[in-house]
Amino acid sequence: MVRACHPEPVVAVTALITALAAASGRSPGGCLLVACAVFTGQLSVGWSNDRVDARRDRAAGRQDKPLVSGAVGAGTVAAAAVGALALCVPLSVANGVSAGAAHLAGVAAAWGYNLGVKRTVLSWLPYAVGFGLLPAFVTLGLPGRPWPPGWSVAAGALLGVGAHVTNVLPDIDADLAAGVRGLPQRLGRRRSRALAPVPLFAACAVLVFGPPGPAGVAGWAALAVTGALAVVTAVPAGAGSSSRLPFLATLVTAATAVALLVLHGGSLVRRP
Ligand SMILES: CC(C)=CCC/C(C)=C/CC/C(C)=C/COP(=O)(O)OP(=O)(O)O
Repeated sequence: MVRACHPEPVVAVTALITALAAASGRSPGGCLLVACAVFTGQLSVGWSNDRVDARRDRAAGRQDKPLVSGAVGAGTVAAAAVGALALCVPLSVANGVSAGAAHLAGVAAAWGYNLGVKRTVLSWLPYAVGFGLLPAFVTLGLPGRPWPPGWSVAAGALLGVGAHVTNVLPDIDADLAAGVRGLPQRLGRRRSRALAPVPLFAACAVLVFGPPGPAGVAGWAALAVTGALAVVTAVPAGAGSSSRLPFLATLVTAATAVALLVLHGGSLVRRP
């Protein structure tokens, strides 16, 4: 069951949003509520993804999938997905109705991805919506229910699009064989690999220049490093198609964007 929920994104997204909530000034109890809502939402997204994909994954011989290897039953995964979603609804709304609505809209977008959008040219959109709404989930749960600043929404959406392309990269050939043709699969491995760091670098730029105050040395350093990494991945001659360097460079860029987002968490609300 752990493998079927996509544990890496579940843990990463829960940790990111909880850290953002803490940086924005949410109380420890509020942070716990945020963590529980995001955790159950991501569990439901991960389990439903494996359940919906089970037939295609079996046809593609994906033995890394517990539903294909037989480690877990389809009914159990489906029940877990629905159960996690049923817990996510009240946990989200407990953060406030508007905050809860923002989070649940993101979870609904992710279910939309699982249920079919992932096979269309708009495969990036649920990621942009889900991640773009996360700052709103955090700020609308704060006293006074402030809207998040535009830069945080833009950075979240760009981070989401970058996460999508990065996540799909290693599976492009298997996906194409299984008839899954989202945007990265349509672009192909070479162009997707070059494209992956672009939205992530753009997220870094938005996070350096968007919040109030000067960019600072750390901001310029982050831009210099991620800009250089984006160039490295964009030059195909620089690394053979089997090289892991572009993928690793993209992960470093994503980690930098996440760190910048949490670093600017205190700027999510205007303080007197
Ligand atoms: C609220 C919020 C932050 C939402 C996140 C948005 C979103 C669309 C998440 C999808 C996560 C997921 C299970 C991807 C698996 O993709 P896959 O089926 O392409 O990969 P796989 O073959 O490895 O299962």
